[in-house]
Amino acid sequence: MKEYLLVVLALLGVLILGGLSLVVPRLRRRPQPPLPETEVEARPEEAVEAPPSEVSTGILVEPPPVVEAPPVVEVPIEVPEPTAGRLVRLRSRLSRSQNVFGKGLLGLLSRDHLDEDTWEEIEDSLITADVGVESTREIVDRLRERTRVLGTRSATELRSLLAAELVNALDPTLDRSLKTAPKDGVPAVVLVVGVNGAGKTTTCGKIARVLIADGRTVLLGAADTFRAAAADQLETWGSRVGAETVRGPEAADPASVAFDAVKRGIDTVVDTVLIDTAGRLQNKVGLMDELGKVKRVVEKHGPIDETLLILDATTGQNGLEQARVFTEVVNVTGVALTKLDGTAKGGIVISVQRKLGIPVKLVGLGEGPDDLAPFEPAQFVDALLGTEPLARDA
Ligand SMILES: Nc1nc2c(ncn2[C@@H]2O[C@H](COP(=O)(O)OP(=O)(O)OP(=O)(O)O)[C@@H](O)[C@H]2O)c(=O)[nH]1
Repeated sequence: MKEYLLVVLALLGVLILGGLSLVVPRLRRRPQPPLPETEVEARPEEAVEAPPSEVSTGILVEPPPVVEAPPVVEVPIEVPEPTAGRLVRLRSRLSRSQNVFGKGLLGLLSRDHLDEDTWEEIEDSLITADVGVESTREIVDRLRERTRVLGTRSATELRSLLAAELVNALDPTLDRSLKTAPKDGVPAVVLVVGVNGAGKTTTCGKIARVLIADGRTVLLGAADTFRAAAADQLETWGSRVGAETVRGPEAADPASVAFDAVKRGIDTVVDTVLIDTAGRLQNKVGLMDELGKVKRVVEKHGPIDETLLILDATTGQNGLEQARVFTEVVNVTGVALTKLDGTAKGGIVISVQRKLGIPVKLVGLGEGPDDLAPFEPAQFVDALLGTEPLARDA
């Protein structure tokens, strides 16, 4: 019994001690004070918010301004004027030359007596108008002869005879067509050459318009890598009528740009590739060699169809000397005579053909985009003399 009591007491002791061990730690734990606000970790989204401030810097707080994309401006493609009858429409642009030929020459021929002095005056007028000494002699000799044989006296008849002689001096039988038609799906290549400022780039642009007006597709090659603005100028001409322009980096090898342009023209199957070259002086051997290289490199694709020499009509007989050297370096097949609107020497057309033996195919009659006309001798002479075609033919 005594032992039984001892066991019960021992168990009670254990229970009491176990209960105390559970209660004491709880009593030792103290409630923790709340953490100060500064130690509270900020949430990420709060971190980017700038504190409210009465004075805003306007730099960090405000969102970046929304830059609106510039509106896409559609450059309208122009529809150039048709080429037919342009020379007739632009005949008034020859007003300076008309004074010499129309008023001057026709006035002389209207005199009552065509004496020796009058014939000399006629001769002088033609030479002053840049017809050239040889051509002038031929024209005046034939005119005198026909006047004598036919006994012509009336002003109308004399005018017709003069017109016929001028047309004859321009050789109306020459082929003046520009070789711009593709062959077997390969574009025709037109190389444009000439001295500085003659109007090469402008004429290239005008020709592109002429061709596009006639329903052709055109690609422009800016092989004038000497003058950076020339490529921009050409590109502007092209973009106005929807023609692509191939250009190289500034000072690039013009031959390589010309080669690339023709390649691109073949790949994109255009009808005509027009290559603008840098203006060069005929006495600079290096530059002329460079032009020869452009020609050779382009011809790796095939023969050049047309090499057009651009001549400034206002440079008169001097221009002819320059032109001759070009014909030695590249095989010039046609002449475009520019700035005829700015000279009284419209007779230069006759000298150019006679001295170079190359047909004038185009004439520039102003700075406007459509101021380029296919050359036609009878219409040109009528414009020079200020006569109506029907009056001359009558
Ligand atoms: N009045 C008139 N001006 C023309 C005619 N053709 C070209 N011009 C002007 O002549 C100037 C020279 O023309 P460009 O085409 O730049 O001459 P360019 O031969 O390419 O010049 P470079 O590249 O420097 O050799 C420009 O102001 C043209 O507007 C024309 O038929 N009549």
